[in-house]
Amino acid sequence: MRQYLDLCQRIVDEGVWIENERTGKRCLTVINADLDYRVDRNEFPLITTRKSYWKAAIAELIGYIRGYSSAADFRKIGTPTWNANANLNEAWLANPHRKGEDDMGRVYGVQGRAWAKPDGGTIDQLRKVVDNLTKGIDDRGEIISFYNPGEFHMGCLRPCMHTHNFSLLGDTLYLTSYQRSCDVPLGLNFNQVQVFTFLALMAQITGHKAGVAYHKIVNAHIYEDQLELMRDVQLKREPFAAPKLEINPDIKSLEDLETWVTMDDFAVHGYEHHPAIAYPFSV
Ligand SMILES: Nc1nc(=O)c2c([nH]1)NC[C@@H]1CN(c3ccc(C(=O)N[C@@H](CCC(=O)O)C(=O)O)cc3)CN21
Ligand SMILES: O=c1ccn([C@H]2C[C@H](O)[C@@H](COP(=O)(O)O)O2)c(=O)[nH]1
Repeated sequence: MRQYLDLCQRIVDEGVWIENERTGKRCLTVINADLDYRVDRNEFPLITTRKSYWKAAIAELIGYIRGYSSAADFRKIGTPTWNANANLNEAWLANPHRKGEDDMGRVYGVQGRAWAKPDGGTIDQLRKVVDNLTKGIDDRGEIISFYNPGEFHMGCLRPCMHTHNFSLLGDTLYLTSYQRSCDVPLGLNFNQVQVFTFLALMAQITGHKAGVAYHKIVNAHIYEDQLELMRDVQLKREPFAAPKLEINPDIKSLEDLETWVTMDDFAVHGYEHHPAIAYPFSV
């Protein structure tokens, strides 16, 4: 939690104002941030200086794991977070590749589970990583990448957290996740939960201990209409201790995650937090 607040404070103190053409807003921006999460100690990196909607964040992750491409599927498992990008962005609405209401196109999980090969067929990146890790293999390329420039024009948004690289050291699993662009008040709140939970889940289904998750961010920003709430409200609050994440131990395979898992299979214990803050969202 302290590292999150330090990043927010650093943006407020040292950030540079950058015009963003896509959203038409200015962002206070810094370059490079390194965060790490102690999954081994179950220190769940949930923001405590405001109410955090952790179930929606985990629902997003499960949707990526399942390869969802529709905001309706994300809603069904518990998160409204893709509604705006699928249905309110002018450029995407006018895009001939959009297949109607709620379609997100070939983003995130679609690339993770069905990366199109130029010579036909698809690659299931996640399946390969799960199979190798289950056998105790780390070929130094246990990478799931959502970043496919050849298909950017077929999706509503380029992936922000775009690469997840798993590593095995003995019987301990590590994760390094890369993010190119980070909406610190809204997105990071979710992304921290996702990086932590992804490592915890992958360790559980491949039969390893979870180690540390490393989260590397390039462009970290606060939108102009979020700054006051961050500077004058959230940053004035004292954080509480990290809560714990409990995952249903019956989740034992990728198939379990693909088929029956719901948000009821996750619980958070000891979550003490300050009141909610409704940050503006930029489409
Ligand atoms: N500008 C922007 N920021 C993002 O963080 C972001 C995008 N766009 N587009 C793609 C996804 C969607 N994500 C989102 C979208 C909405 C919320 C959001 O509104 N969160 C609220 C309430 C969530 C709820 O009610 O479940 C929050 O207070 O955290 C968070 C992340 C993260 N990503
Ligand atoms: O998981 C996510 C997804 C998105 N974001 C934020 C980062 C940016 O503010 C926007 C994406 O805009 P681009 O113009 O494509 O960079 O969404 C996030 O923080 N986390």
